[in-house]
Amino acid sequence: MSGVDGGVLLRLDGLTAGYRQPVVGPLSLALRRGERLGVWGPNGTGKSTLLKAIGHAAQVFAGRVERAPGLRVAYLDQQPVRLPAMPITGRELLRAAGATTRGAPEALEAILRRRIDRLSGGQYQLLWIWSALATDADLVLLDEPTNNLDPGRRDRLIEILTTRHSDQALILVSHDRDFLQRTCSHLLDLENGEVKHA
Ligand SMILES: Nc1ncnc2c1ncn2[C@@H]1O[C@H](COP(=O)(O)OP(=O)(O)OP(=O)(O)O)[C@@H](O)[C@H]1O
Repeated sequence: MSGVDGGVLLRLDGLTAGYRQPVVGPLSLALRRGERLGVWGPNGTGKSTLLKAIGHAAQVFAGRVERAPGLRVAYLDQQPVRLPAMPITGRELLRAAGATTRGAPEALEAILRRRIDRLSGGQYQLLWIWSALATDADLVLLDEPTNNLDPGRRDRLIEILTTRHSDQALILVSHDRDFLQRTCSHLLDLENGEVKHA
């Protein structure tokens, strides 16, 4: 694939994306293994649309999204869908999703033992985040991962994201600038399209 080399997993080259019409871009950036990119911007600036364009779920109007050959991507939607009532535990759900519980943080232990239909919104959110991270994905896209998390769980999530031994690349979308600054190596401000070191 042209243009993607030197450890680059993802390159956006003048990308403009949207639906019936463009809503975000033009954007250019490169993401390497182990890098964590935070995407920040007010409501409606196209943060979720950018993730969707990377995941083939929004239309590309101009420029390109270049992915390393065979790139495996995991995606957490802004509003994870609650599954209907069923008697399976968090651990069983992870297994079904092809995610491992190896290396799971302490904060997840109780959640793994409980039935998923009895989890609170925040507990469910943490489980979904882990189900995206604990896979063999090279690139993980998390849309508003702090949704539903109380301050304590938000701190646990920061810990999880910053202390894991993984060369996965992450793209985190959030309104919480402090969260992004504490977890990311780079920040993309969608108001001006600039990428800076965090
Ligand atoms: N499926 C869709 N079809 C058409 N337009 C859409 C669709 N989804 C989003 N939009 C529009 O695209 C623009 C960007 O939306 P997007 O959800 O990407 O913004 P965002 O920065 O993630 O917003 P928020 O912070 O509110 O989550 C908005 O004007 C929105 O109305």
